[in-house]
Amino acid sequence: MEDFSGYPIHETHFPNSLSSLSVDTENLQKQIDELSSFSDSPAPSVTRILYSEKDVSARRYIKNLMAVAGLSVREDAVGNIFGRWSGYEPELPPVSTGSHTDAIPYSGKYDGVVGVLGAIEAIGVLKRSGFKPKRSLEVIMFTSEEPTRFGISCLGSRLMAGSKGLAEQLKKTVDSENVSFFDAARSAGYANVEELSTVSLEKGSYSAFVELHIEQGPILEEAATHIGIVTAIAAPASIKVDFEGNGGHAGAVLMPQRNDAGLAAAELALAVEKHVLASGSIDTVGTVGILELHPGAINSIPSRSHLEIDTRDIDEKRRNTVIEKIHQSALSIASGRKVKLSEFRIVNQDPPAISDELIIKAAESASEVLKLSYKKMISRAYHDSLFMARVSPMGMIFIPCYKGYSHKPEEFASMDNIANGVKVLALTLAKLSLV
Ligand SMILES: NC(=O)N[C@@H](O)C(=O)O
Ligand SMILES: [Mn+2]
Ligand SMILES: [Mn+2]
Repeated sequence: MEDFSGYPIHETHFPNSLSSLSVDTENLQKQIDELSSFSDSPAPSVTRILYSEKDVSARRYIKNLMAVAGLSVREDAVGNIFGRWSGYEPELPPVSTGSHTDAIPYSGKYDGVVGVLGAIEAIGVLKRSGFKPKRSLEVIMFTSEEPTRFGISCLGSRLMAGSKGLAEQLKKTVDSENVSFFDAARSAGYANVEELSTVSLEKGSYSAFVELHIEQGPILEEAATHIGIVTAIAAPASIKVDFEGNGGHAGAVLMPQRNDAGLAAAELALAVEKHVLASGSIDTVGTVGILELHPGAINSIPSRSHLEIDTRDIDEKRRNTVIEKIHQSALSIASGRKVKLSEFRIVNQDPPAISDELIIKAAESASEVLKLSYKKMISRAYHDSLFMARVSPMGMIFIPCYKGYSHKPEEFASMDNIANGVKVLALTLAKLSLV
């Protein structure tokens, strides 16, 4: 391995030993299955919510795997977990890789998990091949990529990227059971959680960040392509909306006298779809994933309604136009139905992220050396990479998943595809560690 240091990054020359990298597929599959057992919903579904008992067990499991892999393990104040393999020039900014292990309700066992367990295995692959990194290699398990518990996505990586507003926001953030973020973190063992400022990274702390992830779409599988090299990550936004009406008896209140907060919510949900479809681009998407009615009784007119809207696009300006149109609709629906728009809050409105050319090239040449087909593509799902891109050159490697399923129990990635992803990640990390 040493003899290839100094090869220019875009050259696809690798000593033969590296083109025959061995992934311990049996052990990796066992780890994926064991980790999926830390779930608050029955198999094959996985539910693992931030700072829940199952999340704490999964965290312990990951820290143990990192230690067994010979990495030096540490955690920050909110529980981002780091496992480092020191390079022979440890003073240089390391190369990092990683993803998340939290899982939305009733989802699958591969989203994020492949990027954490696969990263630890990629380092195992390089160690077994005799490779010695110049820059240290660091595996990161990010806290709460999924927005499930506190409505904030990529909580750990946002804080690492220095999101000031978020630190303030977290001081008054509670979950649906009114448990505060700080209490939840403390209950999971993070006693110093209030030291949020210690979580943020200096720009340049890492020379590169690479995330391995299942595609969560059907493109690679349909194109029978082994590897996806992500060139950009779409810009996500989420909005919380509340309507208040009069409510009343479902039988006794005649239709003309009603101020139905439920119908206002339903009308807005359809307006989201209308505005997204009218954007003129297939790249614009909009989802109403949460719609709640109060009091939630069949024979009572909804007096309050709550919606949460997720809208995304690779074109930030076009997405923001859709958000504005949704806001206008909420206002006109409220006045049309004589209900109160008591909240229209944009929780996050993030810019898209562009992958680093050097990392794209490294992943391309790694795929070529491994004789794996690859294609460049956009990520429509967001990832911790979206925020790591703010403090480090960023890249992502996708692998195919069954029918593109994700965020549901049928989510599946074959071990062959996972092993290919691990090898491409290993070679990419090796190259970047020698730059
Ligand atoms: N990768 C992934 O699933 N991220 C999600 O949180 C999302 O909604 O995109
Ligand atoms: Mn997800
Ligand atoms: Mn994910």
